[in-house]
Amino acid sequence: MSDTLVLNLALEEGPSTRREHTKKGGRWTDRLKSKRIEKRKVRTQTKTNSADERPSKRPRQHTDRPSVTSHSLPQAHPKPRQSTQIISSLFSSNPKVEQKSTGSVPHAPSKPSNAPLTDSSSFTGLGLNTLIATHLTTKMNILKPTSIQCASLSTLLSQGASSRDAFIQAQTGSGKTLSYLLPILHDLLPLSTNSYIDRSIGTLAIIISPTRELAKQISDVLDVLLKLRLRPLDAAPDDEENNETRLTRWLVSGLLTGGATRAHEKARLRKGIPILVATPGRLLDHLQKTSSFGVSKCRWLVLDEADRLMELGFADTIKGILACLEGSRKLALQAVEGGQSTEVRGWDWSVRRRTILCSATMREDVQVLAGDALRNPIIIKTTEVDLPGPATDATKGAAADPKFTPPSQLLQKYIVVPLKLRLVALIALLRSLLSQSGGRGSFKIIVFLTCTDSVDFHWRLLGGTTLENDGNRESGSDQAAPGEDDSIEVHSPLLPDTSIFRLHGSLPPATRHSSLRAFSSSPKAPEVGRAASVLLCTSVAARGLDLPRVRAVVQYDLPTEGGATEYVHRVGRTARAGRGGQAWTIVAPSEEPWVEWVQARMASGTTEGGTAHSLEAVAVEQIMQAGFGGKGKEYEDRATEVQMAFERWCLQGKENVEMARKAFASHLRAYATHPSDEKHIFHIRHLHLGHLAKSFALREAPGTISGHGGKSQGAAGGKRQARRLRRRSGDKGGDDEGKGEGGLDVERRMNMAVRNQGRLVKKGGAMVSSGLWEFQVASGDALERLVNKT
Ligand SMILES: Nc1ncnc2c1ncn2[C@@H]1O[C@H](COP(=O)(O)OP(=O)(O)OP(=O)(O)O)[C@@H](O)[C@H]1O
Repeated sequence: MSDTLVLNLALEEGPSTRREHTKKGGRWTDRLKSKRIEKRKVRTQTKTNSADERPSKRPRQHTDRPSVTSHSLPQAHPKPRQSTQIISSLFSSNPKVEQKSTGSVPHAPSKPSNAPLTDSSSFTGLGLNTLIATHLTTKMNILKPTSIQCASLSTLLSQGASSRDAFIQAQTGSGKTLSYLLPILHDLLPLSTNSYIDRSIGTLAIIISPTRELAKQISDVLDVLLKLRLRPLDAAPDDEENNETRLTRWLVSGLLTGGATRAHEKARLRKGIPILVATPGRLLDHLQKTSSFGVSKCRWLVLDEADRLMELGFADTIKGILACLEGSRKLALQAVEGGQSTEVRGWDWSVRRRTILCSATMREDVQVLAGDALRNPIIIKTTEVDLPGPATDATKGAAADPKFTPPSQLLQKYIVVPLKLRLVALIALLRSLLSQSGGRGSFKIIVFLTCTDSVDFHWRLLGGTTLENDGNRESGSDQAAPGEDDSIEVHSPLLPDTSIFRLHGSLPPATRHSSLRAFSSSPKAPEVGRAASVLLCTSVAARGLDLPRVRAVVQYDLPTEGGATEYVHRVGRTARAGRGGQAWTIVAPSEEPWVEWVQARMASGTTEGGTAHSLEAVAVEQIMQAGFGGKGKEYEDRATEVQMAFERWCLQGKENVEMARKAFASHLRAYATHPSDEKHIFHIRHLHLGHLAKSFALREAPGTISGHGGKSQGAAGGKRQARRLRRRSGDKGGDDEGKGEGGLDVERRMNMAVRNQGRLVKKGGAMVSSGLWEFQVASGDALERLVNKT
């Protein structure tokens, strides 16, 4: 791409010049003819000018300005600046942002709300099997229970006629996984003293998770637990008493997420998997089709992230699973009672299956699920609540309970950033956060974006951008060239010593797995000098993932679905198990009302005025200053230089600009799917599309963006597209919130499409379930096709 292009330099057509030549008087046809001739002349003149050198609309004098060199930004090559320099005007024509606070007064850190207890509670004191308790202490460094573990163990460790189903609700990072795994293990471990017990007993516990990543994580925790010593530490090998009750290693776990072939999974099920972690679709598939899958003796069923399961449309799948489990048990019992069974003798059929449902919220659909799945449930929260009566009544009672809130020790901050500055503000924020680590230990940051195209674009952009101003830079050997999909890590001179990963549902499962693993385990070795890592991702990483040492979560784009609950889940990837953490949100000036909106939804009923979960405002200038350094307003020049570097990358190749356009279009489409009750905050008509384009490193005004790299439509076409998007987002020509039937219908279809496209793939001309079903917004193309059913 030529360096002679000038950015943002829409030629000002000289109206005065034109007027000079306009013919006055005479017939209208003559006047029109003369007007056309004049127009043609102006066009020819313009072409000649741009072939030479296009004049700048607002030429900036760069020669006497400092380049982006200080504050550890790499040295830009000090080439003499030419008049053909790409120019980027970032700091003009932005809406004025009223500064609420300088953010200089930090919140006093609150006592952690999801930390292990510091009182006299202990796992053994709660009655947990001593082998398990010892393993927790000696091998997992888990010394004391958290409050939700305390509440759940005291209820779930008892097994018998009085045992009840349970609904577990607790903050993110409070240790819910162990709060259901420990009672399961405590119940199953002693079974191995029965002579008939081995893996052929079938599956005794099933844990259902909404995503593959979460299923894998639960399975990993289970594997660590199952490595426990089966004899007390002080037991002698020839100890008679212990030999009699020797436990065997029949208790193994298995993962069923569709990651392996069906035949392979069948073979494993035939061998027997006493504790199974599964995703719902694949589980039902095997329940219906794999005859050797024995579940008649299943004693535990856990529905983890139940609200997410509902959001993803698994209500019917779960119903199917419940029916299969019931059916299988009834058949086996009938056979035993009829004396035709080959089932093991001595099995206590009176022990009924216990079902546990974990959910952050008690929405209506979760209440319905609880009504179907739970019998006489007890609601387990930080402080135990026992609601007697039928399931539906009990669970309805919980709906009015305190809200789903982030851990109290989490620092929540937001920055109001004019659209044009979004990209550079993100870089400044990441740089300032990374500088907090001061080179000590590893520092991990998760950045949430709206859609997969945007994640891909920003990942490539960061990996490809250089501050060298020659436009011909070769990609570094460790950099992924656009189109090379197998690399999982890129590095940017803008974020020194930092590995940058990405995660979204459109990546192949193997890439997702290795990206997540690499992000979790990085830095591999301090000597490689990469002390920090950043994960760019969609909401696929919002729920349940327990990634170690995440110090900050940045929401570059706010969630388009799930509202305040999704926000709390996202920020909950940090500040886990009593540790500290920061949550940063970047909002556009038009989105500022979101802050009060989300605060109101997080305000606990027990907290006066609901101020316990307030977000602190930080000025964008402060972030720029912290990220780019320099004296006074020098950060403006540095930010401009960074922006220009991004724009240069975009102009380096056709693929780059196509990727930027695609990301921009997909971002807008995703933005249009905000639900109608958020439309007063998130509405496309509030966005200055030209400024937004700048944050995608695009030099074109949105008028020239044709969606996905198609033909340029010109301004009129662009306006048409923007109008289309506005219509889709429920804007019916300026009526308030697009509540008209048509608007809602389109919106519903868009939301459905967003949900479905994570679950459907085309096979043999028909859309079928892919097993890749977790929520994410995939490419704009796919979305468009689904919405329009083409
Ligand atoms: N008693 C404990 N003491 C110390 N650390 C613990 C304890 N229990 C759990 N943890 C750790 O806390 C972290 C969070 O646990 P877990 O993933 O179960 O939280 P969660 O409540 O399920 O969170 P989310 O709602 O985000 O899914 C894990 O790293 C886990 O090892």
